[in-house]
Amino acid sequence: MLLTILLLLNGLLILYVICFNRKRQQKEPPLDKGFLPWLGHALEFGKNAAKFLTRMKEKHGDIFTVRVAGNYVTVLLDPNAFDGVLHDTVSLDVSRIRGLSIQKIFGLQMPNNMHTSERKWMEEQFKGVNLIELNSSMNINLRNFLLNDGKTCSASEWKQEGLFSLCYSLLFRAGYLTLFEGSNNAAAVYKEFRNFDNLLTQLARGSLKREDIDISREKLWTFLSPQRTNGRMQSWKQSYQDFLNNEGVVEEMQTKALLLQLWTTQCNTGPAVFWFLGFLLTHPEAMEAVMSEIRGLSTLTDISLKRPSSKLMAEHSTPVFDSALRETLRLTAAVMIRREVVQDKVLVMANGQEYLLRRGDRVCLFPLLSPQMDPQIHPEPQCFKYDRFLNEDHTVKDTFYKNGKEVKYHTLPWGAGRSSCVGKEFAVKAIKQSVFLLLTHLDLELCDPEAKLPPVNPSRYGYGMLHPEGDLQVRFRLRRMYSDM
Ligand code: HEM
Ligand SMILES: CCCCC[C@H](O)/C=C/[C@@H]1[C@@H](C/C=C\CCCC(=O)O)[C@@H]2C[C@H]1OO2
Repeated sequence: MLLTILLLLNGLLILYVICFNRKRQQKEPPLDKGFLPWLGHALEFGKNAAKFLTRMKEKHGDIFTVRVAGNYVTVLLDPNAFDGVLHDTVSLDVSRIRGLSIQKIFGLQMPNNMHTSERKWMEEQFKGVNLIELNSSMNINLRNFLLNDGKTCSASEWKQEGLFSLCYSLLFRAGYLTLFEGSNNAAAVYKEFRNFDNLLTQLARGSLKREDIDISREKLWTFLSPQRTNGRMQSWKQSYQDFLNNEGVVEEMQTKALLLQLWTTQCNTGPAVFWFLGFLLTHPEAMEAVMSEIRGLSTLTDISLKRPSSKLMAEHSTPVFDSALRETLRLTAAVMIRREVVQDKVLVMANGQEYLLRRGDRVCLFPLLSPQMDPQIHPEPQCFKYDRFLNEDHTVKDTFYKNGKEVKYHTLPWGAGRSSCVGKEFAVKAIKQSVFLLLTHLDLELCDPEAKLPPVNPSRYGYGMLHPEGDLQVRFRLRRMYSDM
């Protein structure tokens, strides 16, 4: 009995030393453990990461280490030091952290080292001929859902809906049909997907019990479970299943991998289209500039806008549109790039100062805060300026400075390095196609002309594109001249 108590006390002492006794060593970043034992800053971080990290930046500067639920996380906010993190594959590792998240959220355990071959496979799927086919199929599906299904909108009556739900539903259904071939159940899958997407951030942070997401996950697994369809063409989903079979992944894991890919490929474009249109609708000068560029395209090719084709946008440069999209993503793309320190490392800041990163800690970049919202790089960073990425001669503006020094990474909506977005070209095309269709084929207006964009849902920081808290009500109808096309 005495021995048990002694062992218990000993265990508690070791735990105390591990959890509470960490001291900042020479050359290490400022250390902020927070007051709560073990949890540290976890609650504040989870509630609103952007607000918490802004407070820490004001207190400590561009690099600091915080304790979050037992982990020590070094946050780096100096974009000119990002290369030291993004290109270091020796001292920093992405696979274990990614693997843990994937297991926690998707119940998925992939064979070791599969991420490299999977990424290579994905890159092939989203380039060249494959990409052309996907773009074309996406365009057809967007048109069918928006213009021809008679449900999304009609020419005879105005419909009222939240813009977020309109955009997410349209982009999801068309994207799902394009990649997963789920023609007749797209609406049902979308409904369940939104439910899952809403619970996902809570599960990731550990503020939701697994059972609370189980039902939703199981429904989606049923929708996605691997099947052979007899379509003429091999769909993206079928090719992915072939890839998984070759890698020796068993069927149960294949279904879980399909849900991960459904989320990865569908969770960002709908919200991006929402913010893009939301900014245009609430900034008339930006809307006028984008519409005038679209009108210009039709005169360029002698095609009347009566018969517009999204090919127009694909074939001609659209610098105003592109700048407005970059500006949208600067304000609303909020991924966190995380790595695990697998061996001690020296990190060099832009001013030459060196910091020591400890093995076992984590490193985190949060590009939304810096560079994207850094007032020294982007003046008045909270304002939507559609022409921020446009030079006077209408070429792309891609040089930005901080303290007189050019900033290499001035926005990072697509991530960077080994885990960056492989679907970027497909996503940009899908956003262009859908915005073009919505602006040229619909009468689309705010229900309340004075309405402002809703605030951001603070629980989404770190999980890709932000979501609004609430929605922006719009009314829309099909323009008569297109209703019979
Ligand atoms: C606005 C739209 C999108 C944005 C802003 C976006 C952004 C990102 C970011 C930031 C990452 C990297 C996250 C990290 O570092 O862990 C990522 C990864 C990824 N994205 Fe996208 N994405 C978008 C749309 C898409 C689309 C449409 C697809 C495919 C159809 C896609 C496919 C992927 C894949 C497969 C990965 C994982 C890459 C890997 O794990 O190596 N994304 N995306
Ligand atoms: C939940 C981890 C899945 C990662 C899959 C893929 O590599 C990344 C996809 C990104 C995803 C980024 C958002 C959150 C990642 C959380 C990672 C973590 O907890 O370590 C989202 C879809 C793609 O862009 O935005």
